[in-house]
Amino acid sequence: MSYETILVETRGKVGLVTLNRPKALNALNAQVLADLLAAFRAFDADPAIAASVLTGSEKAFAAGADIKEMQSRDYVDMYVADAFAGWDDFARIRKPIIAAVAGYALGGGCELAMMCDFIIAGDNAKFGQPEITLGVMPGMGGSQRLTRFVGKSKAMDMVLTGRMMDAAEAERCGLVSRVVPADDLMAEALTAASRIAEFSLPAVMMAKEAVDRAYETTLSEGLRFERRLFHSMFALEDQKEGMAAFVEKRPARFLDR
Ligand SMILES: CC(C)=CC(=O)SCCNC(=O)CCNC(=O)[C@H](O)C(C)(C)COP(=O)(O)OP(=O)(O)OC[C@H]1O[C@@H](n2cnc3c(N)ncnc32)[C@H](O)[C@@H]1OP(=O)(O)O
Repeated sequence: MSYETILVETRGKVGLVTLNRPKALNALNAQVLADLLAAFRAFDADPAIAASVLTGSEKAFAAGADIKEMQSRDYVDMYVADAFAGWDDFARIRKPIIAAVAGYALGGGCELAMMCDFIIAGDNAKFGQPEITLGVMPGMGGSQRLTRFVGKSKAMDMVLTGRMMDAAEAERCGLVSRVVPADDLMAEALTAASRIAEFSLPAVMMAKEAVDRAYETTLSEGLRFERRLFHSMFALEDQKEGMAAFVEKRPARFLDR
């Protein structure tokens, strides 16, 4: 299958999606959303794929929602179309997605990276929510997700001043999980995705679901949810295999069952 705005490849059990609107610094328009949803839903449905990596170019992961697409819209257009609601579907992809971010991840670009399960940044990455400079505010989840990632003070700073933070600051404040030299970014991200792909797919998917739940519920509800999922894992063949392999001092051979 070919797409207008992204490139899609597979590397063993890992899917690799590269945003590909270089002239617009990978600005996110309706076609990008449609292409990303189609590609990641196909990975979710493909038993041969266990995890994936989403990346952009060296200069820009994505410089935001497409300002030229939005510019002429009025309130009724945005409200009736429920503009940006489609990105909630991206956040519902069930298999793990690592964002490999080099260059600019601004506005919707930063928001898209935060919708992924974790972010590995090249040392040239720059993150920001500059919507305030355009007379608006974040609209793809930035006011909520950034605040949960970095806390109120830093999120307010980013959203109200529109300033960018570099990769080192993003790592310090917990927005990204690790920073690597930009030249090593793709190798690191693909290695991390391949490592995830070695494990039991249902265990990985349940673990992702449990961590995501922490963002949406109270501690007591989250703990109950975790315990229910954890108990259910004892119905997996992979739990029997993983624990037997440990006891027998051999590598586990997971069946994704
Ligand atoms: C989610 C919601 C509600 C909102 C948003 O995300 S709003 C967008 C937030 N993002 C921004 O405000 C960043 C906009 N871009 C920039 O500030 C700059 O492009 C830059 C700092 C990222 C890079 O500057 P540079 O001078 O290196 O490159 P440019 O000449 O400015 O850009 C190259 C090329 O890309 C087009 N471009 C860049 N960003 C966007 C965008 N978000 N939407 C549409 N098009 C974008 C830019 O216009 C230029 O194309 P042209 O030469 O054809 O004008």
